[in-house]
Amino acid sequence: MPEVILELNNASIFQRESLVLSDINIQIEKGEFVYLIGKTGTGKSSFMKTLYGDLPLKEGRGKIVGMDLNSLKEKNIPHLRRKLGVVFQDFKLLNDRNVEQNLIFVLRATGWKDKDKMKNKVVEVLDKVDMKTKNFKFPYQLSGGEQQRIAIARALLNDPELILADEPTGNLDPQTSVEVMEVLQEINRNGNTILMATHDYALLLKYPSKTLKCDGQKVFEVIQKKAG
Ligand SMILES: Nc1ncnc2c1ncn2[C@@H]1O[C@H](COP(=O)(O)OP(=O)(O)OP(=O)(O)O)[C@@H](O)[C@H]1O
Repeated sequence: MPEVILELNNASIFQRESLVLSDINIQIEKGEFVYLIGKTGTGKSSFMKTLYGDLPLKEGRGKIVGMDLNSLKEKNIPHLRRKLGVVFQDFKLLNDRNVEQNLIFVLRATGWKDKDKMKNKVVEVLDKVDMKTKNFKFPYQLSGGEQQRIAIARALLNDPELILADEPTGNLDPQTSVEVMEVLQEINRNGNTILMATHDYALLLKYPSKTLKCDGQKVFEVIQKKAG
């Protein structure tokens, strides 16, 4: 039996009192790479926010990385976030410290203490995104694509069971988007489960994979037609 990493049953997503998506029934299994697509304003970010505990799941049932979204309390959110790796469109790196310090900051905040172990972990994740030589650079000394790779490395620090990437290529030009996508594909090939929200259809065509679509307040799986 494949391991289910995310499951929503009859779930509805709200922004305050307004309904964004209703009656969602989806499953994501370990090792999958899943896209979440949809026009702007259809609810991709709201969907992602519900998954990482930024919005409460008020209706329906949800289970993610073994945690129940329905009974999620404020105090459990850090625990949930440690089991997830979240990547944002705007990278969200700390500009007042270099790459290594950005990563160590997250390790410390998530309970790491041993200096050697932290250093080793930083090297390990930077290697995964091919940025091992950039550990002393400050974010503003890096290109957008490089910054996003660091953000992906940061998401990998606590060996997440699921990576949630919300428009990770949204601020990047097409060539750089492909480079970042290659990194995500490689991470997925190494066993990481990834849910990626995007409106970049060129990437979907180049890297076809299971696709969920937000449209008309619903989320449904779309079957990509094979070319030819
Ligand atoms: N903080 C908020 N408070 C109230 N309503 C919001 C908030 N954020 C988003 N919304 C509304 O929720 C709906 C879904 O927005 P959301 O940002 O989830 O869509 P999206 O598909 O991610 O769009 P985009 O691709 O532009 O990021 C929109 O109607 C939006 O106006």
